[in-house]
Amino acid sequence: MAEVVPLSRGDLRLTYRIPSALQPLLPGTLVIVPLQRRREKAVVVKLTDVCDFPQNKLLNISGLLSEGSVLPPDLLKLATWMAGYYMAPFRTVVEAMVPAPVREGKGQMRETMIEAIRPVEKETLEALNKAARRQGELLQFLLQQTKAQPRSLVLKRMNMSASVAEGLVEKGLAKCHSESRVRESYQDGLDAEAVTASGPPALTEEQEAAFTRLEEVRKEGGFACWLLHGVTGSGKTEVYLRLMEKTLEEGGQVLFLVPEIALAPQTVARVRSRLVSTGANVVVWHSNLSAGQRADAFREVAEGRANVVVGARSAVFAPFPDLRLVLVDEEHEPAYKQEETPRYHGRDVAIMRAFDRKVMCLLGSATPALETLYNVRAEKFGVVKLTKRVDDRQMPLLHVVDLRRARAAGKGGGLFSPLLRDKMIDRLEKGEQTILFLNRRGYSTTALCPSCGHVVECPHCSVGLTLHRTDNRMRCHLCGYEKEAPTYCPSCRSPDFKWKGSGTQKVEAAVQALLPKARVVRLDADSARKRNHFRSVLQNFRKGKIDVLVGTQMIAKGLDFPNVTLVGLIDADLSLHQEDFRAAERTFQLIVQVSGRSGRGDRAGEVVVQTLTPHAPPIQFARRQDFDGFLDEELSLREEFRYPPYRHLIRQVLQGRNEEKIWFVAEKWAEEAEKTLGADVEIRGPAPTPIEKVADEYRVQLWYFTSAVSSTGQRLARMAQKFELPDGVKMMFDVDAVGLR
Ligand SMILES: Nc1ncnc2c1ncn2[C@@H]1O[C@H](COP(=O)(O)OP(=O)(O)OP(=O)(O)O)[C@@H](O)[C@H]1O
Ligand SMILES: [Zn+2]
Repeated sequence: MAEVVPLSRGDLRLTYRIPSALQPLLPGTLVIVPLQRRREKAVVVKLTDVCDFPQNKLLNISGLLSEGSVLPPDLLKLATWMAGYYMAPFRTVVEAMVPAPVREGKGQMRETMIEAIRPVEKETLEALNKAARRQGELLQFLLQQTKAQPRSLVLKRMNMSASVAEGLVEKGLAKCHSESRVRESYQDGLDAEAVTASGPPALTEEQEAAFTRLEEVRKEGGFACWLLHGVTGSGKTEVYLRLMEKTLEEGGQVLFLVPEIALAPQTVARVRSRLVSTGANVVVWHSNLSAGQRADAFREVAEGRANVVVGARSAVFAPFPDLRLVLVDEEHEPAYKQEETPRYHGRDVAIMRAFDRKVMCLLGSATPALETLYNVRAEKFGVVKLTKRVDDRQMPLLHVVDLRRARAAGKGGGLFSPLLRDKMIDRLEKGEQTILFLNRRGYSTTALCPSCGHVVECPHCSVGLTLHRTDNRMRCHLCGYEKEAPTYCPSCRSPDFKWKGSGTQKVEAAVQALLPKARVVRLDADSARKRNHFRSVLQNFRKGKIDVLVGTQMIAKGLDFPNVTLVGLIDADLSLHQEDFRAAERTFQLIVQVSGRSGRGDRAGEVVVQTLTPHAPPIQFARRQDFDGFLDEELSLREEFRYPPYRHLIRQVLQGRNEEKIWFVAEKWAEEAEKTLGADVEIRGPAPTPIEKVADEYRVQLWYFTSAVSSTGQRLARMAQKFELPDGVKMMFDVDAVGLR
């Protein structure tokens, strides 16, 4: 008998008999089962001999969807764990793990190959040339080839129709067969020359020590989670590469996770070209893969032909038969958290996978997450540090500019403080490059009427609209609503109407005004909409065709440009004043990461951080590069309030169009939760989410703080199953929530 989970029914587990024609059936196989007079797709989760249902009444599995197992036992186990831990329907987890074409049992792309049947007598060829000239030409071509060629390609190149090939086959002079073809999943030569030409550098003393220690751990075998805590530009990638090479030498497979493939072209290119040159087969798993490419990549890995997978969080589900090393770069990045069901954390699932496969997991960052540092202090994770940049390069010098003073002094009241302005002028004169960072796109961000106090808000969301000067429209960054920008107040018609607050477009304009000769380029979600824009800008920046790069968090991390000697953080307060208990941590990480782009070449770098709150701890600790100081202070604050990492946070959001109804349901739920959950769970709320309304839906949240996250999650899930949710109300849970808007 087999226990199956129907894909459409989430949490239902049912037992069926396996007809002899379908034996042997492996767990992880996709099957079709009869269910309430319908045929449903399901996944076999377990083979079993016991069943509390009378065996003779059991129904048979009706057929196979996949030719064998598509979910190896370890992924099946992981899926079950994820569905429970992240309170997600099993179906959504299976969908996240297995690409649709594989799930739907679609075959691989196949191609017809053609070759000549040898030997061919000279006379035959001559006779053919006379009787059917085209067929003769084709045969001659095929005889020149050493192996079978794709038929369509050959015919196209020779400008022939399919009948010519058919004729040859009929005469018994050529034969065709079909072959599965792998779609190339990653083709771009981004700086490949620059990367390969240099070859592997000799490790610095610190890198060598870190590598030796980590390699010992890896060699020892068994699960171990380690943190590589290395300052920006300390050469963490080189340490990963050595560990990967060792693992590959032993014939094992490697998983290398990055937060976002598109934002890490340099790292991906470096890893890929280095490993490919040693003969490894590297699959790059990114969000732009077509369904077919994704399915091919899946099979390449499953069948052991690919030995390295580089990818964003969903690559954590690659079906490795022989995974022996897991690497998570920039492990602190919020992008590892999936913000839709199943709301899993890529880093944490990666650790689970390593644990299950009894192999090493290495997390790397210059600014590790507090959760990770907490685990290091609790000695659950090991740690190695890189405290210096390679080649004795200096860490950049960081200036904190008090914008209140700069403004009070009447100079540079605009976007740039006098200090930043002078340094920008200086860099342009010296031919060095500058990066300016502001995590807000658009031109201006708030429109306020000085006469009547009217603020222009999105009619569908509780946020202000942002002015985009490129097309003179105002837009909502949450729901996409847009409208032509008014020149007078829409409420009182006063012409004094003013836009305030700045976005990257304004910064770009201000640089252009200050440095008319400079070549300025802006990189943000608006400009990057054009395909390949991001990569080509980075290439031009590397080649020195751009003097000043202005951008959002897209340019905050990972970039390695030796000629950048100045980084300006236009407004450090943006991240500091978010309604999020991680605001200080994010600000600290941001300042350190952005600063880390400066001075990576032979010349020392500088950083100018502009803020209205220069004494805020994350700013001061970042200025002094005092990681431990920041950690001590932030951890003690978190401990005081029992926030993560001291307890887990489960966030629940109820949303819908009817505000009153949402609140009513939330209150009712809260009452029940008080009764159902034990005293060891602290409930907060119901309360409005920081952004109360998005796309016409009101949102109310409840927070649950718990030390026993799995059992609390289970109790909440059971409650949710019984709870009668009225029409028009949606409910979601987010375990270990990261995004809190
Ligand atoms: N041993 C070495 N000798 C010379 N150059 C090196 C060495 N190791 C790394 N590098 C170079 O130093 C630069 C920084 O390395 P890398 O990008 O790995 O740093 P990182 O620690 O990942 O920094 P970040 O956290 O800022 O991304 C790269 O250009 C890399 O090629
Ligand atoms: Zn909106």
